[in-house]
Amino acid sequence: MSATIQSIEAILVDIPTIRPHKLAMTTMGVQTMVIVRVKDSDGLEGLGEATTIGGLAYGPESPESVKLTIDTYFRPQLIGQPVDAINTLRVRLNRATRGNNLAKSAIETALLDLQGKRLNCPVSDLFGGAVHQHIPVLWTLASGDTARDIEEALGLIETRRHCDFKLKIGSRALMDDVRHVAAIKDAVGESASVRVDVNQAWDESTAARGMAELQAAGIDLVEQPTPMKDHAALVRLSQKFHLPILADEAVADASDMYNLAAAGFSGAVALKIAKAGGPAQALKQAAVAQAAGIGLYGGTLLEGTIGTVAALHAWSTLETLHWGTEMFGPLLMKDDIVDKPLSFHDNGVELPQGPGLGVTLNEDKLAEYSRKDK
Ligand SMILES: O=C(O)C[C@H]1C=CC(=O)O1
Ligand SMILES: [Mn+2]
Repeated sequence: MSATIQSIEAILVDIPTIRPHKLAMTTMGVQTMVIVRVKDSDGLEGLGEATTIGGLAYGPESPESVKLTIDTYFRPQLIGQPVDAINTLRVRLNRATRGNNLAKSAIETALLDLQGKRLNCPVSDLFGGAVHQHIPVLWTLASGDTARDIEEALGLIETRRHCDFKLKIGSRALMDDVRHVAAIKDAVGESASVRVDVNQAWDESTAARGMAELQAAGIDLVEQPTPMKDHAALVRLSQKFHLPILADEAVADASDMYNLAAAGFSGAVALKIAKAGGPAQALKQAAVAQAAGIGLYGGTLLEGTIGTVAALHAWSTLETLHWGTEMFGPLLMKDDIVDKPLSFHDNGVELPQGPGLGVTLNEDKLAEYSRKDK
């Protein structure tokens, strides 16, 4: 008789960012994580995490809605169930609840962490094993000030923490954004890859102009230039320029990936465990992208260490991440709630060793940053 799920706790944790992080749709100064703790009848505990950006500014789930979904709707479906039946539990959750992939991702992560601890193997082994132990990680420049972004980039190149950069644009007038990006590309030089993320802020004609300007400025990739539901625009733009597009908000899971590829999209896709509903679900989406010849990129929703490590265990099993990853979330936060932070060096990060995710909570830090009920 396998162990059963005894308790599920979803904890809101607020940690200030090291600086304001300015995207097209919001500027964030605090990151809120939903930390999930699943305990089984053998006394083992699995950890999961869900984050998003700016409350409801990025997508349809907020940290508070994730907590409510887990407490009110997921818990009754999971308590008492066999803890190692991960696929059966997903089927059960999907039959009883629609959508809410951020919440589902946190639960899947916690169940995978538990499974790894029960089998005494890393989560990546549950996916067939890591092909890579050191994963490339770029940095997002988003202070809102060109000179500050340049200073930040040059410092990170100097310390070899990052050699590639993503710039957040879309909130300025088009040519102001182009000048901002061109100045940074000029400053970091040819050896650094510079990409942009527009976070859906342009309409198709603005995107056509913007992509022509960015292509001329030597930018390598344009992320989600137009609104997420307009797949046809992404297809037309991807066929108009050799500057590749990275689909992000437009593609949450494997079926979105299939639909966008079937519509004729060429380019790349940002895999995110949160959007897909968990690490295993993101790998299914990766398989569809690979079959369609679409490039892979390990995306983040600015998770802390737990969510970031969950994604890294999945990305580590992929032979080729054509565009690397952006798994820098823990570095954007002023503090951490795990005992041993990730090791970022040589323009990437090491995959933690040890059973499950390979991370343990620091209970004092967790208590310090947990949201106090008002
Ligand atoms: O891709 C996004 O829009 C979400 C996230 C990833 C990096 C970042 O700064 O924001
Ligand atoms: Mn994005």
